[in-house]
Amino acid sequence: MISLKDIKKIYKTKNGELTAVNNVDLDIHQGEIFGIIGYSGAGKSTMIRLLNGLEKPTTGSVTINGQKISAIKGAELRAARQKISMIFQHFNLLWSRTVAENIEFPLEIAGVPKEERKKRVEELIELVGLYGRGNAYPSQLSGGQKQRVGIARALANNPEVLLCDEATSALDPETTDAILDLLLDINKRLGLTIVLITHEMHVIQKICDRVAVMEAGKVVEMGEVLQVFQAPQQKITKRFVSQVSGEDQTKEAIRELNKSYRSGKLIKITFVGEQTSEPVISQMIKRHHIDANIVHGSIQHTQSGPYGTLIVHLEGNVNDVQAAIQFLADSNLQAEVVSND
Ligand SMILES: Nc1ncnc2c1ncn2[C@@H]1O[C@H](COP(=O)(O)OP(=O)(O)OP(=O)(O)O)[C@@H](O)[C@H]1O
Repeated sequence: MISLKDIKKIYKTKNGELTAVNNVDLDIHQGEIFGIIGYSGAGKSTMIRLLNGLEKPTTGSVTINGQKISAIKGAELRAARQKISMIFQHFNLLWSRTVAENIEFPLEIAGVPKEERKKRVEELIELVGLYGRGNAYPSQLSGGQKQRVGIARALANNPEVLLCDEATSALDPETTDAILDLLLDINKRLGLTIVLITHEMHVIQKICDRVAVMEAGKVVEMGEVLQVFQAPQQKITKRFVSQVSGEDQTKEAIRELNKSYRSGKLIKITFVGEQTSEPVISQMIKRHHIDANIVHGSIQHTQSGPYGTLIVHLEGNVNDVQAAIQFLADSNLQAEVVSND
């Protein structure tokens, strides 16, 4: 669907050349929600401008739905860009126009007849949950409602790709979740391919199928969200994952539990996907005649399933406890002893 081949973008600045995107290869599939995450200056905005044809790569090519966006210009590029829509962190609405008129704007530009425009605007208002707000002005809306207008406007011309530029960064956590749910719903209902850039791992965790991690212009890690959460490879990815994984709380819990439990063993069990540790733990207790107490747990949900951590305290005869730990390892659960001794 979207293919970036060996992209390099070099800006000429007064201090010399600056490589904003460096040797990036990416393939984004039809209908997926693909996230690009990175800290400020990583090259995310440049990537999005390359995707919508606002910037040309210095070398390499950007192809969307078979059309080489990086090689066209003028009217041809303008026509192609109607199929690549975008929503923004600060919504970019026209303040002197009502909600309905904002949504209508791209339809006017595309030359859609008035009657058809009105019908389409009504459909879109309904789709994004703004029923009854058509005559309001942007200044009368909450942040979440403004972004709903942005989304409706972006969908007006039936795009093939929706680009989201930090679309929830200006919103509070609850509104962020409502907007992410709306994007997910639109992706499922319309089969729309969504590419989003963000610096928040929560956004990736909640709606993305795959993620690319960018650092200093390069994609340093890429994969299915669940896989990246389960086994982040790069230091920067581990930092992003720890934003949401509860890992810091788990470490803190282990420290505290080690103070409370002087005997037995503390075991950290990590599980991924639909696999659950509960039957394994009950089997372990039955087979090995030990006491097992779940003393800490955290679970996170991604688009491709849950992952989580349990801390279990095992008490009993030394050999039985040892055999129980072996049983966990043999049961395909990632289990490690986290006791101090
Ligand atoms: N038009 C430009 N001219 C010169 N340098 C630029 C230009 N646009 C971006 N850069 C530089 O390219 C690098 C990548 O910037 P970019 O905006 O793509 O990163 P980002 O990950 O989106 O960060 P942010 O979230 O802060 O915008 C930065 O060093 C930035 O200063």
